[in-house]
Amino acid sequence: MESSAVDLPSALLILVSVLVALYIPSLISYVRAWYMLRRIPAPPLDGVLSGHAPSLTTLKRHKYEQQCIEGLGTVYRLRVYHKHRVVVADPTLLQEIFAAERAGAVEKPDELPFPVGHGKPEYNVFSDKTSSPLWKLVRKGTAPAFQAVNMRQFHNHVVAVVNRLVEGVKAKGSGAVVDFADIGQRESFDVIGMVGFGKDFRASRNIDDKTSNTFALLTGFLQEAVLRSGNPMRKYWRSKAVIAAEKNAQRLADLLEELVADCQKREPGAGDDKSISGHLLRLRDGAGRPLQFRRLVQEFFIFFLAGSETTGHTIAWTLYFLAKNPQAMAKLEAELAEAGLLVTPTNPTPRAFTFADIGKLPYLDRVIKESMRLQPVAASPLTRVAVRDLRLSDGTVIPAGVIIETAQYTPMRDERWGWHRGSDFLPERWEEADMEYQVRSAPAAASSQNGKLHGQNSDDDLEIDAQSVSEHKVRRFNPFGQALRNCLGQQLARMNIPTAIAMFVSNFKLELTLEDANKSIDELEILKGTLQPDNGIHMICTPRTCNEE
Ligand code: HEM
Repeated sequence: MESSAVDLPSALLILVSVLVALYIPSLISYVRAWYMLRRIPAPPLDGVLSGHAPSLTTLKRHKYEQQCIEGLGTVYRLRVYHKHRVVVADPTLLQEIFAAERAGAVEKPDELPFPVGHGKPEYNVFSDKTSSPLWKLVRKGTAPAFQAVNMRQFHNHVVAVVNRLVEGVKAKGSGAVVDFADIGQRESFDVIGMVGFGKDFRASRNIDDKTSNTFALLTGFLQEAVLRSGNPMRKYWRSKAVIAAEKNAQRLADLLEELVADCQKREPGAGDDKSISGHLLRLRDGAGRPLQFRRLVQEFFIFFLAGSETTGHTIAWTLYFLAKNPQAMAKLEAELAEAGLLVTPTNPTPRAFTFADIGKLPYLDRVIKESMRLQPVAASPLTRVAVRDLRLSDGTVIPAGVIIETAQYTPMRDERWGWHRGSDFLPERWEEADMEYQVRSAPAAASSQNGKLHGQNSDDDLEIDAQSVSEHKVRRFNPFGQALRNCLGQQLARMNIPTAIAMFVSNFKLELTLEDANKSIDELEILKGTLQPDNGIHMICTPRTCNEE
């Protein structure tokens, strides 16, 4: 009798055929993308299999980006294992990509490099697709939390947090060495605690207390996330660092779940709750359903993370630049004194900093802009994916499915985009109108007909109207991102940062310790998701008392 069992070689053949059939579409798109991208320059491969993953799995990725741009130009390609990426740094081309995002031709990538939380990964307003109804719902529904009227209301709280920190630093005594990276984190942590969730995290109450340092959990999370975005295979490594990061992410998830449950226990989403969580809890979709718990945890997480890390490090970098540049510090002191805000012998108890002061201190504004240009905390490229083939005005075609890395760091400092002495801290450059823009005298494309680009087009290509984007001013200063997915919380940052800087400078003379003053900024910084001080920014703090000359 004939056996019905399939023999081993046939079983293997079937298995291989199934696998090939399953992977054929990916294989075809890989080969197609490789063919279409072959003329775009690429840095030397680190490994045949890994491609450029090792170079991207570092905490100095912005420097690799800078080197690649210097050596290869403003568009180059990378390969991470079997996936192609195109890095774009030219502001005109970046603007085109973000215009394409509006047209639905560019999206957020599918993958979440390092999801936080228990169970199945879930998106949030930062990671979700622009085409997702939930992204629209959350973006629209939380935007009112950042309106000026709300910011004005929360400003007193910011002042109270900074006052507590000022008192904490003063209590250490004149000439104490204080780490302003830590102070910045405490400040932004307590601000997002209240503005975000109506909760006092108490980080500004005792500046020596390290136990309530929940922000260390966020930093730990970010470090792993940035390494995984460079090398997604890290999730399969069982190294000590990876295991520790995963444990850290679990603790963060526990804390977030508690926070959501806490906020839900309060009268959920009552109309007078102006916090971000109040807005999130009030959200209802078209069918009247609230956000599910899992999604809420992710939304709390992103507002918690985006709302603290970024602002805290910007405060630290700005104070660093001021301490490093005595002339700029003196000009700011004069401006604050003129406004009646600086502690001086003739004004030992100056008036409190108010919400209205924010728009009335032009030099302070220039200092902050210059600090955000040089040390943009969001220095990692913003990643997108081409939904369909995308043709840029310089002739570059980015095939569908390819990851686009839109550079953030280099475009805000490189001289090729008109930044005179781009690596120097020069707040005065912002006196010039339209410094945010690069003025292009001619279209970037070699030639264009009726505003459309020449060249071959498949039906799926998205043509960019070169004249509409390149003959005008092009934004080259985008620390808060641009277009549809720009920073949702920037009004909070724009209110918080000047308040904190003005109040710290009004109360203290700040001098970098010799050790930190002697380090170059390259030695001080690290890109752990945000561009931050690696081992703190240490300053000798002398309270400005009425006895000073
Ligand atoms: C110095 C402070 C800050 C900087 C430099 C900054 C920077 C950015 C950048 C560059 C993006 C765009 C990301 C992309 O296009 O992929 C972004 C998005 C976002 N930011 Fe901020 N941010 C800051 C503060 C804040 C604050 C205080 C909050 C909230 C409390 C916040 C919440 C968000 C959210 C929710 C998004 C996602 C928006 C979306 O995709 O629709 N950020 N931020």
